[in-house]
Amino acid sequence: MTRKIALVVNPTSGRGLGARVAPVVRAELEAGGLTVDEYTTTCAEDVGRISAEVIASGADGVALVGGDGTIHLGAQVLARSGMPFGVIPAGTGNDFARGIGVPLKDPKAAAALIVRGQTRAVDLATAKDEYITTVVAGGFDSLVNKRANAMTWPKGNARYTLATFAELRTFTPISYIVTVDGEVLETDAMLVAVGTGPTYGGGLQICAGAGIDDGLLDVTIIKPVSRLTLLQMFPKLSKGSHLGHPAVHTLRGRSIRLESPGVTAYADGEILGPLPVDIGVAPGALTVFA
Ligand SMILES: Nc1ncnc2c1ncn2[C@@H]1O[C@H](COP(=O)(O)OP(=O)(O)OP(=O)(O)O)[C@@H](O)[C@H]1O
Repeated sequence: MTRKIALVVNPTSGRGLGARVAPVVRAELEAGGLTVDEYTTTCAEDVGRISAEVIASGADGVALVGGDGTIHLGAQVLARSGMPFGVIPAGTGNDFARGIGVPLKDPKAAAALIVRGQTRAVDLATAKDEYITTVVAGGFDSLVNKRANAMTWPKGNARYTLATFAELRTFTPISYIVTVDGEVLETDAMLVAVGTGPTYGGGLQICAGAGIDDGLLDVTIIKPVSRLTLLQMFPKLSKGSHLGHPAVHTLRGRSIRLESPGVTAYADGEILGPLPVDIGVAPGALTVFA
């Protein structure tokens, strides 16, 4: 029987990349023998609303064209639905796609994974009544995220680099209480990040080694370091080699509480809310084509 796939496109992702790749993806899905119902979102709310309609329609899967923000919106509805879901990366960060191994710059190859039809279940984090598909940032990194989101130039990952330099000028370490599975740690730090997947910010492996289906949350704490040291760590984040640095501490657990007055957490590149935040894990909550 022909498989029916809903193609849900955020045309604004990646400053119009979503709209540009959609026809390529549709053609690839149809060439692979799938029947395609295409939907174009006109606002953030559409992503969840359309995903819910697709689940109710009995489609065999969903392909979401967008960046991490779009995936985040879709995941709120697709989580625990059992509906297989494919990602066509079209954002600037694409960290969820990166984490599940979807080709980032080749929409045809990403669509081919949906045609192949092989699925796997991956973990999601939960916090403040939301599902999170990548990493919760709470510290220097959330300030960088906030600044990068407000920038209209440059395009792509260079925004994060510029925002990092700008925030470094004034940043001072933050006092945290980090509780991992009931064990309390009081520490000053530059940042505390908690992820089900390894990367944020377009490939920075802040939680390098995080298993996306191990049922655990990875916690990375960067203890107070000089601005120069933090800058030197930055390129290492792309490879994950910062983990060997003495100021970098990692922990794993199922339940993490982050406390620090005045800090706003970001998740999947968008604002999550002020700390404190309790982060849990929903093992295997999302079924993805990968
Ligand atoms: N037509 C639309 N459909 C869906 N979301 C839209 C639309 N227009 C604007 N948005 C906004 O786009 C955000 C999602 O964008 P997305 O994350 O997919 O792309 P990006 O920001 O370019 O990439 P990344 O998050 O990877 O940096 C949503 O949070 C929503 O607020």
